[in-house]
Amino acid sequence: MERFLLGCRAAVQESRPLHVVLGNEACDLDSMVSALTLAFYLENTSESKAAFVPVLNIPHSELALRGESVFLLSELNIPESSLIFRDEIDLHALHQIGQLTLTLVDHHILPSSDKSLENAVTEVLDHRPLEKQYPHSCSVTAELVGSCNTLVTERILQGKPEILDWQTAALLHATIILDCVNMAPEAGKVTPKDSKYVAQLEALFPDLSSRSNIFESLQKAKFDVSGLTTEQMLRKDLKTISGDSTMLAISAIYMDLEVFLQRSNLTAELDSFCQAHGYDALVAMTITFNPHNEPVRHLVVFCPSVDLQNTICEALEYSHCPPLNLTPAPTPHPNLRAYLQGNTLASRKKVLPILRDALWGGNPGAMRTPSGKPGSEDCSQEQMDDELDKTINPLIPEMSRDEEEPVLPPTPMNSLVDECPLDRGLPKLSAEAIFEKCSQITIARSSTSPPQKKK
Ligand SMILES: Nc1ncnc2c1ncn2[C@@H]1O[C@H](COP(=O)(O)OP(=O)(O)OP(=O)(O)OP(=O)(O)O)[C@@H](O)[C@H]1O
Ligand SMILES: [Mn+2]
Ligand SMILES: [Mn+2]
Repeated sequence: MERFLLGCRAAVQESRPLHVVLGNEACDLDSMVSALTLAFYLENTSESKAAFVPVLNIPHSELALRGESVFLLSELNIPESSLIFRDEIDLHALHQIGQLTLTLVDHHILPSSDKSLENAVTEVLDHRPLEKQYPHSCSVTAELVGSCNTLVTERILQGKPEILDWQTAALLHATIILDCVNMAPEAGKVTPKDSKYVAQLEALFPDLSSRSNIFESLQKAKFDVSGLTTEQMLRKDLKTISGDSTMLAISAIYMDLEVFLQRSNLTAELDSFCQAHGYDALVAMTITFNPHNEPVRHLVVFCPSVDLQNTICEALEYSHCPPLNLTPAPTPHPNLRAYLQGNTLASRKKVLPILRDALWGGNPGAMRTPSGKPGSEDCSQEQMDDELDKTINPLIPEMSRDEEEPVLPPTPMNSLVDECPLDRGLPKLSAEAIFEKCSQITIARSSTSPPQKKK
């Protein structure tokens, strides 16, 4: 991996066509490692004349805010100087001279500032529900697994396992473990495919560090926000959504709400942060853990415009898909609204589409309900299927997601969720979805029941 990365730096200096593997703008560990490892695989397997280069989608100076990434790179002796950051390569200029093709990993919707790069995208590899269609010429892999690096590991082990060295395997293994919260079902991230590929990496490289060592050290590094200014905390794990003339920032904040709200000059800091970057509103999603080590989540909405603040808050309060179970919490300023989020399984992957759809109807799959109340849209077909899976699978154990996978016990309902989804009755489902699921059950039953004795 290291030799490959040094070669990338050289390739960027030459005037060769470049195929850039680009992570998302939050550049968390999943994005960084999936860009490095997929580019490494493509460089070792593609016939193309292009040089395959991973690009971290943040300025070089911002890597220091991602403690877990800095920690893992140093543990694996990968020098920061061998990486290429967004401010060290001009993708738009390369695109203008026709020297750029792109693979997007761990995201598939480019921020508005990169819209013009869309027609350079030839491949997408992501682990969230698709919210954008790409032309048929673009190869799209979107699978709801816990880590994008599970999909990269699958690609390598199915495509050319012999290229996998210890360093690359250790990057993949550690990232999947962090993303899947040490493979703990109650965290609601891990899927059978994540478990399958972590086990395969461990079988191939038995001297990989233990899962608990990896998880504890990366989690500690990720949550160490000591010494960060408010602005740095907001930038540490930030995503943006924009449409027509509105732009909204969503930051993951690794701190308790109370401590966050007590930060000196908070409202003024949030206001100058939004002004400096042209954000009309900021949603901060805090996460900490109670004495039982269960996540406690709060949502903070900072927005000077009363109308926009109401639209955002209504969308969050009335969301069905999923319900966030919000309870208002006191704040020091009218521009700030805060909530305790009862549904602790709903991370940004779930909240961001609610906001995009409420502000711009941006989720092509979602149907607007007659009430038209923002944020009360039903789920898209895919999300309904996902709800159906979650509802039906625990009732019919043989219906595991991945047929050849061992049937795992159903993920226990998170004890922190106020109510069981079934309390509101089965999700509204189309007849064909139910029919489809029932026929799958019959097939599953016939394949698992003992063959009928010949009479
Ligand atoms: N149940 C949990 N136990 C321990 N740690 C947990 C638990 N749930 C999350 N974490 C830690 O918090 C980080 C952030 O997790 P998240 O808020 O669920 O979001 P995510 O980063 O996994 O995914 P997103 O929904 O934010 O998608 P992206 O926008 O990032 O792609 C976890 O990394 C974990 O350490
Ligand atoms: Mn990810
Ligand atoms: Mn995240």
